[in-house]
Amino acid sequence: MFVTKYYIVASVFFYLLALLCPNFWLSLPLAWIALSLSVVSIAYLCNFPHLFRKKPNGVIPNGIQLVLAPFLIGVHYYNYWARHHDSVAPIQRIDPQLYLARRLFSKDLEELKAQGISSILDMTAEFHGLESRKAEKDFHYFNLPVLDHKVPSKRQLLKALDWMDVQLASSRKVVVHCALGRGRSVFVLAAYLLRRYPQLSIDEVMKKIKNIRNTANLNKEQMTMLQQLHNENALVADKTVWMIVNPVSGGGKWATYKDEILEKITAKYHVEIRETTPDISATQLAKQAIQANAQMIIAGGGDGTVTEVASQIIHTDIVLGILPLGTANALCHVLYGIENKIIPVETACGAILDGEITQIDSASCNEDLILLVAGVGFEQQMIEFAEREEKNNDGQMAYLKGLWGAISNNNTLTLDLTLDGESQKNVEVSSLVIANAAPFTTLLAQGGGEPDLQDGILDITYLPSNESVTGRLLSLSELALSNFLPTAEPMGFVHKQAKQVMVSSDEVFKYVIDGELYESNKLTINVQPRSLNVMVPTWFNEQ
Ligand SMILES: Nc1ncnc2c1ncn2[C@@H]1O[C@H](COP(=O)(O)OP(=O)(O)OP(=O)(O)O)[C@@H](O)[C@H]1O
Repeated sequence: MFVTKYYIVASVFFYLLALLCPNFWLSLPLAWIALSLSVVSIAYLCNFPHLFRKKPNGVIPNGIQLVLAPFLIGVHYYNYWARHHDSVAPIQRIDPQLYLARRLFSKDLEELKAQGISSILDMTAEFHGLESRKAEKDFHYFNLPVLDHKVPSKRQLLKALDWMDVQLASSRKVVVHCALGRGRSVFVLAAYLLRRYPQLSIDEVMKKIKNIRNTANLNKEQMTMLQQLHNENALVADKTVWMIVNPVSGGGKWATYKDEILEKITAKYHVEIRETTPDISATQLAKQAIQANAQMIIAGGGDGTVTEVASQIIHTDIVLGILPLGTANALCHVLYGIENKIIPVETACGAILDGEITQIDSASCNEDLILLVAGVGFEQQMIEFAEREEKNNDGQMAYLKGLWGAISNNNTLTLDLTLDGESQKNVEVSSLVIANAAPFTTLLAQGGGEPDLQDGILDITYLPSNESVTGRLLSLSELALSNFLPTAEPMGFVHKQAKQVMVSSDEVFKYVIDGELYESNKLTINVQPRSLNVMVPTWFNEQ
């Protein structure tokens, strides 16, 4: 290739000059130039851009700069000259969120900000990435080091495209730059446009770029690789996955874990991210995802958000992935096991990326979906106490405080209970929980031990009303111990199983489904066996 030959010839020339030079002190700089050119030639021969050892923050170490100084000074001045004779603007918008540029300097930062650009993809190996410390603070930066006139490996290219996916999905504008914004950056931008608009041909994409930046030009090697990847359909991300996230769940856990999660998930999937707002619910966003043909929807938030998303995809082939970003996330506790408590994000990403699909039961309660439990009495009072602010301040302690408040108050409810259509029973209860799934920590649902979320049956646990606080506490203790020391005849609670449960009262009563509050005077609850596809760790299907 032309550049490689040029560097080899130039290095041989300088070695000869150094050898033939009669003055030792003059031969030294000549040998230095020859050395740096020969090292760069080898890097070109092996396509090894890591020679420059550019760090993820775009900095080239001083030692490398010293050894390669003759080469770096040469390209610096060549670029300086070429920039001053450039016929196009330094930064140009190619697509609504995508820009092409030559190397960026401190003086460009104001324009980047004015254009609303917050992400920089740097394709150079030989120049510092961010020319100012300010840029490091204010911009999302990614370096894909590529030698001038060369191409990256397929793996590296796809990594850069995935990074761009994340930026765009997060509504950020991205500028892709190389030294002059003619070759390497054009190559990556063209690859990205082919991913984003698969209906376009390479010619159409190049035309779109050249219409705006007429200096854009791909050499034969770059064009061949683009053609090959396009023909193999390799530029398109694996699967479209929607991620619906409640940014206020768990006191704002999304903000803390966002980068870590996206880095993991985008390594495998093309992700469309949507955040809920007080006006746009997870239910609405899940409907959009279905319309957009999503094959998997990852729900990030607490159980409320997960249930909203699940309500839209039960009885479909769409798979649910769950990111436990809420306060309690009882469903993840059941699906991911104890690891969910220790390393929740890693465990969830592991299940989503390397796990298996399983089908779990759900239940309908009037018009709404239950994944975990529907409850009245203690469960409802506990959730009502643990409103957003309490959860933000106290985390899971808010639920414990709520439970203690409910136990002390003893608001008894008189309900008619019908199981599987059999004769109605009038019960006076402090707590009634109908469970599809519940980890052992959901104490009020443990009448029959941990409910099985794949058995097609609902577990009903109620605590008959008890006049004294001590009595109510004893009932709870008996429930807590029932998992470990089952007794033939529990005294403080009643446990039943059924496929259909009807609860009614003369008055309107409050109830909760998976942590969300509702009101009615009649509930009809039906189990829906194996109605939801969920990603789980592989051990889940083996147990
Ligand atoms: N952007 C938002 N701002 C305020 N509230 C929101 C927003 N998005 C969703 N919500 C509300 O958040 C509630 C669901 O919260 P979710 O269950 O996901 O989290 P959590 O309450 O922190 O967790 P957990 O259920 O584990 O306690 C719903 O009532 C929904 O209306």
